[in-house]
Amino acid sequence: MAASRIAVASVSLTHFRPLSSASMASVSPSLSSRLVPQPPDLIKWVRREGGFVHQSLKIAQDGDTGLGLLASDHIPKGSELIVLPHNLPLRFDSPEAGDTEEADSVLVNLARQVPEELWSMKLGLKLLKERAKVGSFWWPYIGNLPEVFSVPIFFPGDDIKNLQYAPLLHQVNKRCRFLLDFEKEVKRTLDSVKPEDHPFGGQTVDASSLGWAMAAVSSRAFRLYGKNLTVGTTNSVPMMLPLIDMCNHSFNSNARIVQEQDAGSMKLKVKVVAETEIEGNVPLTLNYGCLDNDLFLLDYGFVIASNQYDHIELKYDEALLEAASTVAGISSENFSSPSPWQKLVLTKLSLHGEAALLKVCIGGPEIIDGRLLAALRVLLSVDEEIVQKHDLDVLKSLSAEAPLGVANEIATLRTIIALCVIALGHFPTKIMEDEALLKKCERESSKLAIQFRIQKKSVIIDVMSNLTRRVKLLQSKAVSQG
Ligand SMILES: C[S@@+](CC[C@H](N)C(=O)[O-])C[C@H]1O[C@@H](n2cnc3c(N)ncnc32)[C@H](O)[C@@H]1O
Repeated sequence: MAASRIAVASVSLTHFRPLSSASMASVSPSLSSRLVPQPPDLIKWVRREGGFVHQSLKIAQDGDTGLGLLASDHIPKGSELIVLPHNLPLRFDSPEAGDTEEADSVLVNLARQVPEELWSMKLGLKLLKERAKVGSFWWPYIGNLPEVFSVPIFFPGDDIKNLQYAPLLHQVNKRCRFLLDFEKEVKRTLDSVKPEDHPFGGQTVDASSLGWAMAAVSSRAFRLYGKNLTVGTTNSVPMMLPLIDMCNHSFNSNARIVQEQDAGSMKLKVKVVAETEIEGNVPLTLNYGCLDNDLFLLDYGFVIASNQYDHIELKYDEALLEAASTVAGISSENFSSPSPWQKLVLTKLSLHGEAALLKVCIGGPEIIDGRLLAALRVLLSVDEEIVQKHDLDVLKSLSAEAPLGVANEIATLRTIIALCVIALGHFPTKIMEDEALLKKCERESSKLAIQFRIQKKSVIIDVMSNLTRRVKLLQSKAVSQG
């Protein structure tokens, strides 16, 4: 029977954080530590397997982002940097020699029990299987994967609480609970599998190794076209792209991924192309997507300062709005008892009635959730006729200039500012305290949790400044118009 690498790695799993929603030790060893201490040369492996790697690329430490790909020399715009032939990406349905159909069907059955939103666990099962298999085609790649990941499922319980933000706490707890339940499910399934059909070479797979695999996939997989590039098909097959996944993230990336279909075999190649000129000693970066910090932290284990896509979630709640209007010194009974025509607009905005979706956002490119803005404009208006004259899209737009009049707009924006003050007050600490704590803190997971909550509070403060500027402008306009 083939020896298993997980057997070896299970010794090192004691270095991993004990996986529970309650605890995880500090994130050391560092993100640069690989699964094997001296892993095979990834660039040589890609070239040996028929791929192409630009001669001016090297793998090196990239600041505090772990390892990265660096240009050692000037690279012109448009250059091909990496080309992976179709067999190098690791996907759930990668064809492999030497696996029994039974072993594959065990994996497929396990994958069926993973909810769609946790797709990274499905591909993670495949990754674990290859990690367990001696002689796996992908071992040179897998040996180069990080030994630990800084995603919050591995945070100690204290640091999960330190995030101070309920929507993310909810997601982290959901993932931790899933992993603990899935560990039991995997064990139950594997207990009845014949040794030759065991997908992990007879090894026990626990929540910790499942979490490692899920984090490896969520932080490194890309969704691309599966079989062909025909018009109308979507690019939604998750795959791990050896070497390409050494590129770190930037919203202003200097490289991008393209797929190309071979005319004869119809097989898909994955390429990285220089989107700009790249100077020597500059890291190669890809844009992982226009994501908020919740997703960056949950899936990738880092937080972006002043992330223009970051926002906070609030629940549209009449009592909260009433409290906000009181704080703003605007009294209106319409929040708790809107008139029938106002209710009709709220229903159209999906903020009233059985099908209501009460989650609204503050921050991000829109600054104020259009539905929340329209609702407040309408609730603070007494003039049904003016409201009816406007298209709902105009009422939802912050760039529409005071559609229901200057006084209405000032009252609306001041109510939202007060809503921000209340939201800020729900955080147990202030930014200044967080910054002082950050200076003292040594544990990587604590630092990440504090950085995350500082960014959330900054989103709120930025929105407040933006709206205050708008209110001042409206007030000065109102004065000048007499
Ligand atoms: C696709 S991998 C990139 C290669 C990775 N740095 C490594 O050492 O293997 C994604 C991971 O790199 C790190 N990373 C990428 N971009 C980053 C950024 N802009 N800031 C901080 N960490 C980043 C995070 O740990 C993330 O989970």
